[in-house]
Amino acid sequence: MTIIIDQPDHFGSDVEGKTVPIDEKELVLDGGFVMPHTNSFGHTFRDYNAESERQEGVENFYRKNHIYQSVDFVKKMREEYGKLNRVEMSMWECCELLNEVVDESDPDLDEPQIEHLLQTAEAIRKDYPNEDWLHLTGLIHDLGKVLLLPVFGGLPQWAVVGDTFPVGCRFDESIIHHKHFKENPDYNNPAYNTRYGMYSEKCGLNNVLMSWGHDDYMYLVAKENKTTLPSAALFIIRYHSFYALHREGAYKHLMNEEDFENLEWLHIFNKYDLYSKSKVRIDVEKVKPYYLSLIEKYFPAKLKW
Ligand SMILES: O[C@H]1[C@H](O)[C@@H](O)[C@H](O)[C@@H](O)[C@H]1O
Ligand SMILES: [Fe+2]
Ligand SMILES: [Fe+2]
Repeated sequence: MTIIIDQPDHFGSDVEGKTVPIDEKELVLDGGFVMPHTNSFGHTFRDYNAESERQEGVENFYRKNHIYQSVDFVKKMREEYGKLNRVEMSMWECCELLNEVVDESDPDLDEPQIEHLLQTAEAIRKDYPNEDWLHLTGLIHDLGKVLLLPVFGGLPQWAVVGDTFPVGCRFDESIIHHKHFKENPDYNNPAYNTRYGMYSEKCGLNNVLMSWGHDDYMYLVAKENKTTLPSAALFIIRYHSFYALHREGAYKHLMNEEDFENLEWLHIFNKYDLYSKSKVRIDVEKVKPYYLSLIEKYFPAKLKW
């Protein structure tokens, strides 16, 4: 059953709960979502070189991420976490768990993660009121960050968050802080450091090993728990951090036809994932019934994690 509640409007509330109009001079997308020019720190989005309180931490994060994400590491993690034998809980319980999580890779956001999930989902709902599957995709796309919590093995940040990229073939120059790959064991391995590496032309992203993190984990959770979400939703969840592909256009030689179709939805999704990050708070209790109804439509009541 889908409960219909008021559509979100052009007003938000600030951190103290006051209602504030969203600046109409900002860029307005399709159905009214306002795309701001700068993040809450006053910089353009995804500026990894801007001097800010987050810059140094973010670069340290990527140094480790690029050194340790290798073919062997990814295979080990996929096998281990593919068992889904750690926790049983509902999708909403997981959203609440995410409140404990801080993401050290993100130059644009220092709000609790649940705010980001709801901001993304609500911004999509405003412009695509009929695509309920896309609203739910917004809500759950980052839930894999629970891997940082002790019950999930308390993985380090470099193994959970940040942009993702294929392992087993050359690391593309467009990946942020690319220079740190030089210390990755795969960097000098001739089996893994060519354009195709261990892959072949148009083999399909499904056959490509991605660096391990919240995207691939959440994809496994959704798929193994037999979600009825469409394949575009699974694609978005799995590749939303793959900026080298969806922003820079790298690695297209590995994509098949279905990947190209799904990529169009990922481009749409990305605008909301990135530009909805702000200090404008969503009233969780007000929107919760709507999202619970979507969860009920697309997922079993309890999932294996
Ligand atoms: O810092 C961010 C954040 O961790 C996001 O959740 C992820 O999807 C992005 O790609 C990453 O760069
Ligand atoms: Fe993410
Ligand atoms: Fe996100």
